[in-house]
Amino acid sequence: MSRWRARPGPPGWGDRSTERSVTHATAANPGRPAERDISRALAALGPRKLVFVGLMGAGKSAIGRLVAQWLQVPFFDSDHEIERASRMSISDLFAAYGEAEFRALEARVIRRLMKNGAGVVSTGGGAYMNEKNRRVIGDKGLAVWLDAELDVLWERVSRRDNRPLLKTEDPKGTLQTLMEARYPVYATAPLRVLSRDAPRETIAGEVISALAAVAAQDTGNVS
Ligand SMILES: Nc1ncnc2c1ncn2[C@@H]1O[C@H](COP(=O)(O)OP(=O)(O)OP(=O)(O)O)[C@@H](O)[C@H]1O
Ligand SMILES: O=C(O)C1=C[C@@H](O)[C@@H](O)[C@H](O)C1
Ligand SMILES: [Mg+2]
Repeated sequence: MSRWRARPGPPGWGDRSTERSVTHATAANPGRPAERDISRALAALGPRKLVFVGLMGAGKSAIGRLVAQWLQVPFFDSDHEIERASRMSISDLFAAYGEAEFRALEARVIRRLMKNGAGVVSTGGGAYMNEKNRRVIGDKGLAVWLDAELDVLWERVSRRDNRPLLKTEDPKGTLQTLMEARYPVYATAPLRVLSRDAPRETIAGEVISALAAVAAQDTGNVS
């Protein structure tokens, strides 16, 4: 049994026991899950960070941002934080200092982002491969793996050339090699959601459901 307990949601979110499971989607918030599910997801998260892990193109940044917006918690993207701190693009960082320096900076940024309570952190595709990163994420967060098939990833990443690891003669083959090396490690994340050719709101909704299910298991209060 986890030490995390379901707690009431923030003021104004209503009583979980009486709230109806209706969707609260609006024109400004299409696909937003029911308040009851949002409230349960927040209770499961507690003061932790929900940390998106997975390969390039899985949707960590896009889905993470939407989930944070729905949960009304701060959102951070480790790649963006690295670019902000270094005032360089990731491609330029790789070119100027090499991957090892990038990974050192990434580890520092992740350690910092894991502090200070509830939120959502979308990591870069290689971050979860570092054992120290996995440890800090496990201590202060809850990792969700956005699993995706090669063709889905390829269709998305081939639109842009901003991923230095894919600047090879056979980028799709490189992506496949990365999948084979990384998926067993991503699979150690406690939560997994299949990212596929479906609306972002569908995938984000499944992340909220996966989180809400953690709350239900922890409390034994499944309804
Ligand atoms: N469900 C979806 N449907 C359609 N497009 C999507 C979906 N999810 C993500 N995308 C798009 O795919 C592209 C890659 O997504 P995103 O940048 O979020 O991936 P990522 O996992 O953060 O990759 P990286 O590890 O390189 O940061 C973006 O253009 C994003 O808008
Ligand atoms: O998969 C990876 O190792 C990477 C993914 C991107 O998010 C960036 O963090 C960088 O391009 C490296
Ligand atoms: Mg990203």
